[in-house]
Amino acid sequence: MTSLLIAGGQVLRSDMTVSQADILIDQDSGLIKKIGSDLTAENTLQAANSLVTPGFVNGHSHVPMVLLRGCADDKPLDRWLEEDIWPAESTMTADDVHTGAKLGLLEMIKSGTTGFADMYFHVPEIVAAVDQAGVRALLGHGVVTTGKDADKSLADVEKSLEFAQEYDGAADGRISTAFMPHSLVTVGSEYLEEFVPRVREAGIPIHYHANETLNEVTPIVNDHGIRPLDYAADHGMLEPQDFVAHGVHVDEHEMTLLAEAGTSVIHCPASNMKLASGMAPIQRLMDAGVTVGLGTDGAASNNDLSLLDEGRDAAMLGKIAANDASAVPAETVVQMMTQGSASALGFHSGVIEEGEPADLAVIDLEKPHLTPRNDLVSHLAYSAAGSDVKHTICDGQILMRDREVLTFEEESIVKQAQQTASSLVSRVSG
Ligand SMILES: N[C@@H](CCSC[C@H]1O[C@@H](n2cnc3c(=O)[nH]cnc32)[C@H](O)[C@@H]1O)C(=O)O
Ligand SMILES: [Zn+2]
Repeated sequence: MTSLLIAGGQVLRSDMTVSQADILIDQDSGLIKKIGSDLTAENTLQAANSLVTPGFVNGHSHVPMVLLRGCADDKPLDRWLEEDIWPAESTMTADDVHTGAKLGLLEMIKSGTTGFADMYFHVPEIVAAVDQAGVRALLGHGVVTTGKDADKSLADVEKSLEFAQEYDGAADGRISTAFMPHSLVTVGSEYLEEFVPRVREAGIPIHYHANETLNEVTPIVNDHGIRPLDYAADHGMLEPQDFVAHGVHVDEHEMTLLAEAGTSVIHCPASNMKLASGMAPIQRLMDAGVTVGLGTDGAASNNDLSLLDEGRDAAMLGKIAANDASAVPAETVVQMMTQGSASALGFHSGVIEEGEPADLAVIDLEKPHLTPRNDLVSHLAYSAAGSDVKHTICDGQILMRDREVLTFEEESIVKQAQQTASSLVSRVSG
């Protein structure tokens, strides 16, 4: 057995207690073998004066959109997509997506993220980048049929199902897949009626944007006389393995529907605030028994991919939304960014326990803004930043050591991404 020791850190366990321990990892299986004291291994990572947490899981993103960071700010969702984002994406090549994915993965590894879900296009390019990066991912091809003719629409939906079937289990099992209709209003119901039964037969999960803005709730209520999540349930899209992004404008009935169906919600507070989409009732969703995870959404509506930033946003927005300072407390935030997202995505990560996957982030506590060390769960939710992450480990492998990413050439990726993004922006504006 090749073994790795994470030595002398303060370890955050699944019950949210923190105590000093060594973690012994079997690198062949990628699993945590033992948590204890005075353990030894072939390889060691020092974690003294550090907090060892489960690696963060970004439950909803469009990672290659890092190329569009800062290009389309200060607009609401529909105008942002139609005037800026979709025109830019229509000129994006497979190579552009590959470069964007590498930049986004670099940013995620550097902020302690070890797993994520992504909806985009040219997805085999994202598969290749994930394979090299060493993280875990649930990937899918995003389908849009509005504004497309029948042939193009059908091809887009087929592509999403085919991708999910072909790539499940890729990158030595680190990649899983889902069927990903973009939203309940951007994919025609005839396509859902035809494809969802095929997706179900193949045992594939479904992921989509739901109830993000009032502009996508109202048309469904007007056209079909039912709430969006009733419409989703009628189309067979509300199963325990399914997860929806946002869930901002959900009523009491839809919260019960989600809880009874076992469908998870990925909360994206920064995107919801930046696009002024609204405040998701996160505390009420959790009180109703819904599993809630945390996601950044794309970097053009955030504008970064750090889950530590997102956790702080979730706590702040959750309190304002509930008009209650005790809503969405620190422990809940940390659970959302680890176990919550992991469980929504069907990952077996998100906790530090023997026999569980060794997906970890080690956070350097020797910082003025993390002093004094009164409550490390509070620090994770409210004070720590992505740049405090010292080491990142996924599947038992070291992805970043002392802030140096080992699976990617940081300098060349940043340079290439800058060139790719400049050319993309000049193609769109020129
Ligand atoms: N195949 C589709 C692309 C869908 S990928 C998923 C899409 O979601 C878009 N997106 C990013 N953030 C959000 C959001 O918050 N709400 C809705 N869509 C988003 C993103 O720009 C991307 O176009 C097509 O032909 O256009
Ligand atoms: Zn999104």
